[in-house]
Amino acid sequence: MKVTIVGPGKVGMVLAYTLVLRGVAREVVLVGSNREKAEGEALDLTHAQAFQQIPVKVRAGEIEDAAGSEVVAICASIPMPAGLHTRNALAQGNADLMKELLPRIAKVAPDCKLVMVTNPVDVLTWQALQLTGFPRERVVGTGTLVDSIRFRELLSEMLAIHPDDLRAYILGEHGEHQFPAMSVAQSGGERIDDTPERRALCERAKHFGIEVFRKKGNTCYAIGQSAAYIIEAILLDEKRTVPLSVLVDGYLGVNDVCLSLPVVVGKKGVERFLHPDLNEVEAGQFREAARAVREVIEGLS
Ligand SMILES: NC(=O)c1ccc[n+]([C@@H]2O[C@H](COP(=O)([O-])OP(=O)(O)OC[C@H]3O[C@@H](n4cnc5c(N)ncnc54)[C@H](O)[C@@H]3O)[C@@H](O)[C@H]2O)c1
Repeated sequence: MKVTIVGPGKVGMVLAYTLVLRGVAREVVLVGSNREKAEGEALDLTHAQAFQQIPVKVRAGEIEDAAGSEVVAICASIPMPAGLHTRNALAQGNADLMKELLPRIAKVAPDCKLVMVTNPVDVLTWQALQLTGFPRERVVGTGTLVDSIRFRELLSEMLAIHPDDLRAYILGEHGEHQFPAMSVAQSGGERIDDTPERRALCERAKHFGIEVFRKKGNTCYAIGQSAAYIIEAILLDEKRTVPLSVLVDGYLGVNDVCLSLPVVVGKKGVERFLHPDLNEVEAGQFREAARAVREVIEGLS
């Protein structure tokens, strides 16, 4: 079970460390723009994995070393400007970077599942589909999984129920145009009603990414764990229901854009695309998210 992480920066290394701790992958390849740094990270993790029950081979490499990977995670990015207030500011720079990386990855690892993390993740997941020609089952973005986790964490405190038992999804864009699918939120078969207090939690969750970034200069733990969760579901064929950025194919009249919807994740990547029965307002929010992400895609040169 081989995983290649392209972009062993702050996010990529939390992902790599989580994979080692959880003993999911047996081989992890780190591909960065600075080979020496990637080698240092690989050595450090190699020493750390000696504490684990399950041995994991960690090494630095080039794109060509992604050959044979079951999953390739893309965390590579142009440097993030201080004071970043919208992920879309990274769109053109990271789209150019993807043009450099993704066709090569598709060539050496034509059967891999691609997990996109780099921002703006919905735009780049769409671009990854174009650049690789992979089927939509094999290209996902971390999307609103991290937003859903942030929301569930807050909701968990309010309801005194473990976050894992809350079936509450944030859908749409990983950005300003995300929304809580409250009409289908439930726990233990009981509806989680849409109240102003719960709405306020969604608003807080929506801005957490930027708040953390503003306070510490990056976000890495929750997103690194999110990517590891998806990869574990693929490698272990867990068939977990996860809100991920995927190519939308006609749902609510939306086409040719990547947005987060709940999907079932297993060995093949996306095993099933789910179509929640959203109310009118939420359906409108989903279409609005599609419009916003399409606008960024159309602005790319
Ligand atoms: N989807 C999400 O929810 C989410 C959350 C947090 C961060 N992110 C995004 O993840 C990305 C990475 O964030 P970070 O904090 O780890 O940044 P970082 O600057 O620490 O890491 C970027 C990495 O990209 C690598 N890189 C750059 N050009 C490369 C190339 N040509 N080939 C291989 N590697 C290359 C660098 O070597 C570095 O390791 C950013 O785009 C960030 O916005 C996404």
